[in-house]
Amino acid sequence: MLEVKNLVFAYSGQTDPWSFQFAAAPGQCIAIHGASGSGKSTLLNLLAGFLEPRSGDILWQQESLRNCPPWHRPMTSVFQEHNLFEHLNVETNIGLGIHPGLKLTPQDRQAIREALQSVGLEGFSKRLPGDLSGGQRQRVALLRAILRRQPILLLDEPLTGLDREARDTLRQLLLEQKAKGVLMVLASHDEDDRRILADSTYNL
Ligand SMILES: Nc1ncnc2c1ncn2[C@@H]1O[C@H](COP(=O)(O)OP(=O)(O)OP(=O)(O)O)[C@@H](O)[C@H]1O
Repeated sequence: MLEVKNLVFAYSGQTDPWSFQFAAAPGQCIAIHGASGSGKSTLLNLLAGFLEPRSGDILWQQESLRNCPPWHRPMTSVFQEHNLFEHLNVETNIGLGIHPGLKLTPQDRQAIREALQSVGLEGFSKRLPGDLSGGQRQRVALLRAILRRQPILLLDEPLTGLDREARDTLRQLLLEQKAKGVLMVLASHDEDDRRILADSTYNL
């Protein structure tokens, strides 16, 4: 269970702090809903450990993550900026999600090939991110996150800007992750994404 308990945060100079509170179980998707500027990305950054709350706690399987650095948290983020390494090809970018030291086994390489194939990017493994479209980069970023195989996925508008076919493919991929027990926290303005993927909604 992921439990966000009275997590209070304000940017410097902000007079009215946020106080976040929700819970979700493995295999569930909770949608974070709110107007632009309501704090969706802020909440995801707090969960990931990129921002420090003033008070409150985040529990995973009843253990506090308050003092846990981002790289040790049981989660992977897919944020709007994609964060692909521009000098590394697609296969290596995804491989970094599996092994930061890139000691990939033949099985790992096979998993990457299959993952690329599943999202229509067969044959793209040696391309650099700069030679991909925005939607293709988004798919690569999502695959890298999924292949890290962490129990929680933090998704900030992961399907924005994709055409319908790519969106359907990636929704399917995310539904498969849920079926495998992955917990997803999804910030999305898209009503269809929330309806198809989410089990509950947290309104900001
Ligand atoms: N580093 C920062 N310092 C000060 N204020 C910030 C900072 N980052 C974000 N904010 C402000 O905090 C508020 C919430 O931003 P946030 O990005 O969390 O909103 P959001 O709900 O994700 O918006 P959107 O739907 O447009 O992505 C906004 O008013 C934003 O201007």
